[in-house]
Amino acid sequence: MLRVENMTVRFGGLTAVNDLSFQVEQGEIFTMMGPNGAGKTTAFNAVTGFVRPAAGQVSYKGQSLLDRAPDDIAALGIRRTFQNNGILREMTVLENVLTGLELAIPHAFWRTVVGAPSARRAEREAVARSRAILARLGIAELADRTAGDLSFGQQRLVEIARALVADAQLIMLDEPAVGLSPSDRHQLGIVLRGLAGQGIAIVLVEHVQDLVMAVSDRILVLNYGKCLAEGEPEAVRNNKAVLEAYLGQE
Ligand SMILES: Nc1ncnc2c1ncn2[C@@H]1O[C@H](COP(=O)(O)OP(=O)(O)OP(=O)(O)O)[C@@H](O)[C@H]1O
Repeated sequence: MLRVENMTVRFGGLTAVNDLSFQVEQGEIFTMMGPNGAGKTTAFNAVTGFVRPAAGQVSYKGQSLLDRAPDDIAALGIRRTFQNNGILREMTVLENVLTGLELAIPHAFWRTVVGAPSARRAEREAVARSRAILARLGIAELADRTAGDLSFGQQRLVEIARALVADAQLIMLDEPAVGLSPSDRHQLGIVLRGLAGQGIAIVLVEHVQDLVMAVSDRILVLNYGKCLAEGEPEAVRNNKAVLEAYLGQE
């Protein structure tokens, strides 16, 4: 589904991602982990069009993602979240989810925003679709709450709902466990496994090991921009190079 081949990203003289290759399949949870500065967020940004690789190929369902703007990539069905919580805090949960449709149905969305009568049906459909997504994530009752008042765990689910409402097939989550309590992390893990079970591919950038070990199908460990190890959680956890470079430090 997502294929990254020999990708290198440079910032001036610094090689942040160095000859990295990986693939993510439908229904799979693929996690990138590694020490601070290893290049995880940069790899993520390169896939989603926020930085341009100096070399390599990135493709999704056979189409190259290189030279595409972030909005174009999102419109193909790849949605992402950002490290520092992309929730619109003053808006309700439902309004937050509706913003996820902006790219999917731009004309209807904007007619809805300006309130033209012809947009009423589109608006009703968008609201129904958003409420259905909230129900699918088990947070239907939060629809009319102000997003900024929710717990971090609930906010993370709202971000995921915003990705799902636009029919994302690949969701990329940058450090979703930051600030979450153990029970919120557990809940997030259940939600992510549920989505994978419905065929959605998930790419995680995550440090928090209990979540990573519990949900990932495969883990790639980055170190200085290079792949140090890749495999199933148990194999990666016991990999000597990984233990020395990263996991053993904790
Ligand atoms: N826009 C940028 N300009 C210059 N250097 C950058 C830029 N973004 C990242 N870097 C550098 O690239 C390297 C990789 O950073 P990146 O943020 O991808 O690492 P990371 O593994 O995501 O780390 P963290 O876990 O701290 O988020 C670091 O040395 C970082 O300082």
